[in-house]
Amino acid sequence: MTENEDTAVSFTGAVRTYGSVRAVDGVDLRIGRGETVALLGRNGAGKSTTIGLLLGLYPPDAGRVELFGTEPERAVRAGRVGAMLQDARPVPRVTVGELVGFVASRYPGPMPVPRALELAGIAALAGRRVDRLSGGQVQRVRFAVALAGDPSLLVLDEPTAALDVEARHVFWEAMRGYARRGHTVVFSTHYLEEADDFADRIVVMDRGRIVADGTGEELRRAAGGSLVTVSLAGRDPDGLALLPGVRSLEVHGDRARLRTDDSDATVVALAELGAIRGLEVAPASLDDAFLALTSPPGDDGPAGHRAPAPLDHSPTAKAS
Ligand SMILES: Nc1ncnc2c1ncn2[C@@H]1O[C@H](COP(=O)(O)OP(=O)(O)OP(=O)(O)O)[C@@H](O)[C@H]1O
Repeated sequence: MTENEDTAVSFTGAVRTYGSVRAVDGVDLRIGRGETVALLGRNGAGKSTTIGLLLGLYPPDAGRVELFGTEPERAVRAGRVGAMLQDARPVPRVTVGELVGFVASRYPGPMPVPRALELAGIAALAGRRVDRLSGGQVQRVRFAVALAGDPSLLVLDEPTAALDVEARHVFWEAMRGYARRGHTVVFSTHYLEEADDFADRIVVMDRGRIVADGTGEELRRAAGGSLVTVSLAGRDPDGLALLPGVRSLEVHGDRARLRTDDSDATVVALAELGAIRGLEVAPASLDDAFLALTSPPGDDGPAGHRAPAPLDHSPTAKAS
């Protein structure tokens, strides 16, 4: 395959501004066919704007965006892309089967309606009116609608935002069925666990930029390998931050929490100080990684003040 045929999504220096806000600020991103990629970021990080660019809803102010080596609009018109956006409302008074059938009829090579309903896990709802379904069922109808054109790329903007745990689980099971067929999935989410569980690769955005790109494991490593917690037992915490491997120190009451790149060296140094009461060593969580990589809310410092996390990322395309 050529580079273009092998690439589902390609952003090169893409910029999208709203007045003085650089919603997408020089994004370079390549997503290979068959990958499932999560866009993760706080509110306002630029995820939805990135998805809008990806779908050709608006052009970049600078840079280039391509899907399958062509303009996004062209790929969307050809039915190669299915999308679930945040605020789409279902059409009232039609049945699930009618709605999915109507959308399928607009595409050149649609997926058979029963197949789309089955993949979305709503075959049993075909005859039900769309406006009388639960939130979780509507979400799966929207998934079936996104599948109607038999797309090779599915783009989902916070697909499970309004769903309870059970409905989320059912939704992702359906999504896995689609991804297993070698298709490409790009979704945005606030849920770190969801990104970790369902994506091959997590792209973390902050203030319109990509600040990390890799597997959940790579992100955890980039944030600092482990957390060593120890009881201070009246000891002055000053100096613990200087121990080998330690990147940062937080003190909560009597507990000191050390983020370290080398937990063995840190623990040995603590032992030499006789400071091992209540010692606990744990791997950094994805939450820790996320907090370390992104700006806290209300932090209005200059964008791009931190360099992207140096992850050794190689795309993990599934066989198609
Ligand atoms: N149409 C618009 N007009 C003005 N500003 C906008 C518009 N769309 C987005 N923005 C701004 O661009 C930035 C990025 O917004 P975007 O919606 O892409 O972020 P997000 O990561 O999707 O956020 P959320 O998780 O809250 O959906 C924000 O500062 C937002 O206020």
